[in-house]
Amino acid sequence: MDTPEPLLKIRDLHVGYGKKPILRGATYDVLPGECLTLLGANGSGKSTSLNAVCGFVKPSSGSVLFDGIETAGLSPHKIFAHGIAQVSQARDLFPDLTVEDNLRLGAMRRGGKELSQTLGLVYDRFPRLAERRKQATRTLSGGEQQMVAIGRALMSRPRLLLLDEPSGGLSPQFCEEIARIIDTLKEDGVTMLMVEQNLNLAFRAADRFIVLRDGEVVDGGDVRAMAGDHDAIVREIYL
Ligand SMILES: Nc1ncnc2c1ncn2[C@@H]1O[C@H](COP(=O)(O)OP(=O)(O)OP(=O)(O)O)[C@@H](O)[C@H]1O
Repeated sequence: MDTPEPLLKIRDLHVGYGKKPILRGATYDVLPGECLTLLGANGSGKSTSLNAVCGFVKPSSGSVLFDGIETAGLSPHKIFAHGIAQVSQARDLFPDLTVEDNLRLGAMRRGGKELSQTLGLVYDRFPRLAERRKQATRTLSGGEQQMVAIGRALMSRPRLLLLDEPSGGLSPQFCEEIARIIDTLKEDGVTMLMVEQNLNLAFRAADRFIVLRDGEVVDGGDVRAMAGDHDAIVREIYL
């Protein structure tokens, strides 16, 4: 089977903070409809990679080609308008607003019928949020707040969803729920680039993985091809 044209092409990407280089020539693709997970030890540049894709940090050189458009160096709002949304580790929700108000804030300038339809789709995906739509977001559990953060990103109907540690601090049971959510998003045709330290979740939810070490891609492959044997990758990441 022919490999489809990548939705995202990262080429020789360099990013640093001050004089400190973090990404040093990272090159990889994200294929349409897949979930690609970035693996690597703490500080290897995983979150920096997501932040470079969504424009929170500016690459010093290299290319970020999204559906044929060069986005490296564009401002975050322009990149968002091209269809890239990030769910950050901090979630960045408004705690005193209701669930529904937080979701509506993700809808860009869309209004009226289109907004109601998208809200309906998000509630279909997250019935627990529909039940709690009028509740202040701060009163939700951590897992439910993570659903709001993902739901809010989906309100912009992104073509690429960036997920930074979706399991962050949540129970194993919720990790399974996140994995199911990622499955349904794939069915909906959402392409995902994810950072995830919980390897059970990463290998359960992702189609492919790459391993970053010191800002370079040192390995990668198809999750199914490993047939559950992840030991070599775990050694590669942590030793
Ligand atoms: N805004 C910043 N200013 C200066 N240094 C930063 C900044 N953000 C990240 N760094 C540094 O860049 C390096 C890579 O950070 P990054 O968050 O990309 O790593 P990571 O692989 O996601 O790590 P972790 O798994 O611990 O979240 C770290 O050494 C971090 O301290």
